[in-house]
Amino acid sequence: MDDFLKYLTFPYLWEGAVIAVQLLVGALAGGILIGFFLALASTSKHWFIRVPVKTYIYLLRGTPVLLQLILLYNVLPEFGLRFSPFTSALLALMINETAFCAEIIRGGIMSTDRDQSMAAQAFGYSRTKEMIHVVIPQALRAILPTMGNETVGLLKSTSLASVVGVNELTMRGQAIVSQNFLFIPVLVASGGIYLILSTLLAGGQWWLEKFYNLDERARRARARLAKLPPEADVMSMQLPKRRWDTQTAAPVLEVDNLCVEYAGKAVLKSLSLTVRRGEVVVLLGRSGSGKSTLLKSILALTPRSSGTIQTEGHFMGSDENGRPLAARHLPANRAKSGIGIVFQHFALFDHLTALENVMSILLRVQGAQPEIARAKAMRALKMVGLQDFAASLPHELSGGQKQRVGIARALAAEPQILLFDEPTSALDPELVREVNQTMRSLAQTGITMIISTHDIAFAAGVADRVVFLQNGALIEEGPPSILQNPKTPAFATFLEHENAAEAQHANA
Ligand SMILES: Nc1ncnc2c1ncn2[C@@H]1O[C@H](COP(=O)(O)OP(=O)(O)OP(=O)(O)O)[C@@H](O)[C@H]1O
Repeated sequence: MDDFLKYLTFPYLWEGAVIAVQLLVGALAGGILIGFFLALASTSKHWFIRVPVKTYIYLLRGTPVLLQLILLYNVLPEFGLRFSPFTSALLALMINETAFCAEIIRGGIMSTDRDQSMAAQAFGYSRTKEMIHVVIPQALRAILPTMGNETVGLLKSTSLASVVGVNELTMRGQAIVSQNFLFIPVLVASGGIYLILSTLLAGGQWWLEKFYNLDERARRARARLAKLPPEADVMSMQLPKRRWDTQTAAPVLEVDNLCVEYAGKAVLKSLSLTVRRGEVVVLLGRSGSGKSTLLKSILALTPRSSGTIQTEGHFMGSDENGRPLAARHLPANRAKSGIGIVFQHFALFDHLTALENVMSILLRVQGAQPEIARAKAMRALKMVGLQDFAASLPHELSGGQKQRVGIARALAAEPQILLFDEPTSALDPELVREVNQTMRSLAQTGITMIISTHDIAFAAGVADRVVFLQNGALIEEGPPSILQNPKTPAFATFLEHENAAEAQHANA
């Protein structure tokens, strides 16, 4: 026991442990950094990027790190690259780690919700901001446990550096044993030092997992919110104050001859639509008729084959001749559009509180000061009746509350036009009422709205104009009275079918 304790505190062994930690930290940092870019490249849509990266990962994952280390140590000098044993071992461990980290990070990125990425793009987030503020914080929760295992595995792999002469912990233990033959106390003490190091790593992993845990985030958010002064600084929102005569008001959105195809199948066919300031336009149509595609196209979220979309002279997703903008120009193009959107499945950022969700566009796209963003966001939450839920995370809200946060998020950015993509179809009937009520109040303010829905009664109550789509074409449009007197047989059949389904649902 005395020998064991002596070697457990033996400076010579701890100096070896420091070398092992240096190898660990260097290899892990390089592995994560390079692995992150490899993870992105391995999901590239270009095969000439994807295939070489996948091959690299395949080769490194499929061969022993010891072999790689010996190869690197002996091959680099052939090319005139002479490194110390420590640098060679560090390089070999790091290169091996890049492959494993790339796969762990790729798994984390793929586990994040695509709707949330699409929402970030719709709001005008750049790709980098989408990564930093939406994808990575959520991917981290999936990545951390696996990365913790990987780190402990790497700590143990540092012992392989001894084969090229790095005098780290294992090699030092062997050196002592070769002189005093005290196998058990020396080797057990070395093992004890590895255990102490891996316990510290496990502690770090536990802390990080706790830090990124959603309940912990909610607790911190509540504590932060409680510390803030009562919001005397609520901003007045720049919503339109009056209702325009929607028959004569100037157009704010002009969709001209829009054609969209998915895999060669026409989904929108030469669709043209003009929306005037303050108008509430309701899109109706069977499932698959192209309503969502039209709304997404307005925000340049779908590739279009021809046509233009403009909001008061600002062309969305193309130049004035309909030539598509390069992907790198789309975020700024969307950010300038003054168009907000509310999604069918809410697409709230899961890792952010209701308040942070509502602040997100103001902070990340509009570059607002945090205090101003907070005040505007609180104002928007008040408008939808959720000021008391500011510190709640999405998973702590009901479906109806989530959707009202989604509406507040779009409203806080003070859009000229608000798009609603079937905002109530993911909700239970009793929750539909609260969201419909919120939209009705908004319609009274005079904000321009385009709403895709299957709810005919709601359409009749809120619309200035009803637009009926079938198979991607605009078949009929007119005032809400066309819901009682459709002009085309297609619209009449659709209404008959929807009204029958509604009656059946009410009787059920
Ligand atoms: N990403 C996609 N890839 C391929 N096809 C798609 C894609 N998105 C939509 N489509 C197709 O485009 C057509 C129109 O879909 P869209 O979602 O716009 O219809 P919708 O009227 O909004 O339907 P719903 O009322 O069910 O939401 C459908 O045939 C759909 O299968």
